Amino acid sequence: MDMLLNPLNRRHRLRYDIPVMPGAFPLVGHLPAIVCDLPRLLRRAERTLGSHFWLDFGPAGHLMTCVDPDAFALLRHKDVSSALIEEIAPELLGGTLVAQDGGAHRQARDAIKAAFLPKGLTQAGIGDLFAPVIRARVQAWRDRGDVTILRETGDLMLKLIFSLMGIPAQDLPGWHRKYRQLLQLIVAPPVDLPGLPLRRGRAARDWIDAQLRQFVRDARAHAARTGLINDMVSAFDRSDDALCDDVLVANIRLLLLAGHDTTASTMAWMVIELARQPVLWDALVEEAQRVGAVPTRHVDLAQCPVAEALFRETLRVHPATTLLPRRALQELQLGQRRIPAGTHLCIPLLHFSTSALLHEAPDQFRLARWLQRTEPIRPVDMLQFGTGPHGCICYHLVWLELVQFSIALALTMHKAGVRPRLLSGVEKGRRYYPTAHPSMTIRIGFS
Ligand code: HEM
Repeated sequence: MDMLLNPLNRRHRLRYDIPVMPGAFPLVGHLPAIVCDLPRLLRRAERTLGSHFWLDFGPAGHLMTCVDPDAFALLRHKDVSSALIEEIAPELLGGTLVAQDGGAHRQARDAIKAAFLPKGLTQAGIGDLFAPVIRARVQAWRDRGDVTILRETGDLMLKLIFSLMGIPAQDLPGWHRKYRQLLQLIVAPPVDLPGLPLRRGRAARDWIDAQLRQFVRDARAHAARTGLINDMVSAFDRSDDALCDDVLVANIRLLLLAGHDTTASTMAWMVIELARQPVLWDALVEEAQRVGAVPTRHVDLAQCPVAEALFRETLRVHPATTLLPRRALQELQLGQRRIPAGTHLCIPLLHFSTSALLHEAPDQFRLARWLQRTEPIRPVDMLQFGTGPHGCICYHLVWLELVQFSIALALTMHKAGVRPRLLSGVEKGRRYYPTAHPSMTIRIGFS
């Protein structure tokens, strides 16, 4: 099938001397191809236009996309701003740290980040909290015999994030409903009428924020309690210029959002890769039997190199965050070109994650590239989490939960004498934007 590009738009145009990718549709631009076929779109653009080109993101406008490896360094550049993220998704990400720069960003991030470092996670007992939830879910898969994998990992992730926030189990159905309505804000047309996604999404956001505000009040009232929300509230209250509760609430909501789709997608891809590559499964089962139990602390993760390599290689081949938007605040040199101040930029993590410049045989899924490496992990080896001031705050949490998940899956299925098997095709139905994920319909059997 050819790409979802507009056959009537073939004219070659330049904006600020940089070529515009042909094939944009009115209103939605290149979004259909970005969402359904991003790797091919980027390859075609690079082949026909070179390393710098404009992609049209429909309502979000044109973003100058650069596949030169120098573009990755922009994430650390002092003259590059994240404020464009708020302009693209004001309803969801407005007022959150992912869209802020400089002092305001640093202050909010500093107050949150300690809770997500290995020490904070261990002190809050997050590994012990997650292990039984993950075990129960994979046991249910074993009993059912087959599952629609992305739906299942999505549900499991919601459960884990909600338990991280201390949301009581009996309240989960209500939260689930509101959370789904909140997600409608991603695609809501800008029409605010009763019953339409924008109105429903905003109402859900207000409901969620009101609950989070109550959590914050409870945390202050019981300051002696431990747990992530308590840790964050006390860190916020200790910060130099006390931050208002609106900032805290918006950022706890950001944690709910940022941690869900990304990790659910990666978890689903891990199962898909284990199902289609029996040697991977055998290596994982051997490791799981050796360690004998689901690890719960960061220090234990060193015992699970195969599960760690599976997590890293799955994210390398199937990065969940594919593109990062930024704005140039000053004129910049990028590769061979000068980029004017004010340019909207797109940094294609997906391209670098699977680039031959960074990885030998980049299209091959090889655990060996992690298992046999002798040097420490560098920022470029974990570029799927971004880098610089906005690099993912939850990298250690994701590492922990994905290793826990792999070991729990291997132990449970092996004990029952079954292994994962792919029951449907993988190529159709993949999505790459706003976050990437495998097809919603892929089924995995355990037999
Ligand atoms: C496989 C899973 C994940 C991937 C691939 C991922 C990827 C990323 C990336 C690429 C960024 C950088 C965004 C930017 O520079 O604009 C980021 C930031 C962030 N992530 Fe993650 N993420 C994952 C899971 C999580 C989880 C589980 C949480 C928390 C529960 C989380 C919370 C955040 C937050 C709060 C930021 C913003 C940090 C800042 O702006 O300072 N992420 N993530």
